[in-house]
Amino acid sequence: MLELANIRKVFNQGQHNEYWALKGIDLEIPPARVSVLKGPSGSGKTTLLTILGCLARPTEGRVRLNGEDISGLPERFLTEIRRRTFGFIFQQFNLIRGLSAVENIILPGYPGGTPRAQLLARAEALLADLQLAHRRDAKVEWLSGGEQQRVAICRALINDPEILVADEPTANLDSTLSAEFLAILRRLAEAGRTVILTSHDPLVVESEVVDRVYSLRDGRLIEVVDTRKAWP
Ligand SMILES: Nc1ncnc2c1ncn2[C@@H]1O[C@H](COP(=O)(O)OP(=O)(O)OP(=O)(O)O)[C@@H](O)[C@H]1O
Repeated sequence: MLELANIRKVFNQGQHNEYWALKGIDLEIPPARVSVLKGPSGSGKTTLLTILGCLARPTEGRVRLNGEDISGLPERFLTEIRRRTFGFIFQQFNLIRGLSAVENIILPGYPGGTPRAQLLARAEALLADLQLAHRRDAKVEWLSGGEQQRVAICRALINDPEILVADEPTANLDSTLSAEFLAILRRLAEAGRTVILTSHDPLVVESEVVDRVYSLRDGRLIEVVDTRKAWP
């Protein structure tokens, strides 16, 4: 469970262009669910996602992960928590050209010191799970958009994260690929992973795979709606 209490974030503090991107956010992200942050451009979705994913620190407020207050931890502890707990999927996928699918997938596993053979076995299981086993050795620039996204999902899962974070993940996908991506997220949530996305894509926000939608406007949370019909 991720909890935020009174989160505020300022950019360029004390300068003429000081800007409060988040103005006091309280929220709880439910475990093993798909949550979406939505809102107009500039409302603070990405800023909030970077704080939820421990990629950035709030200016004020508390972040609690499974009951532990992690807001004040030194950077090296935060880096370790990020590596162990979170998987990230970026809008442009951020795959490394010139490397194969499997090499891209195992990259985030190296800092943890897991032996390469073990990482390869894990990557192969993930590739098989996402019907990509046959593309294992293909250089990522040879892959289609949908295949690249599935490689990005495998890479995000290589450290077996509890929480999967994705910023505008369907921005570069057509409707069919977006629907496939959402179905994968549903499966991951049902297997116990917490999924957090930002999106203004109605296909995502209104999708039946989404459990909860947080609406942001001008750096504030204006509405939280549990959208899925059957919350067990
Ligand atoms: N590093 C930064 N320095 C200064 N201002 C920033 C910085 N990052 C974000 N902002 C500002 O904070 C506000 C919120 O940005 P954010 O990227 O979180 O919005 P968003 O809702 O994700 O928008 P979009 O949908 O366009 O991606 C914007 O006005 C943006 O210009």
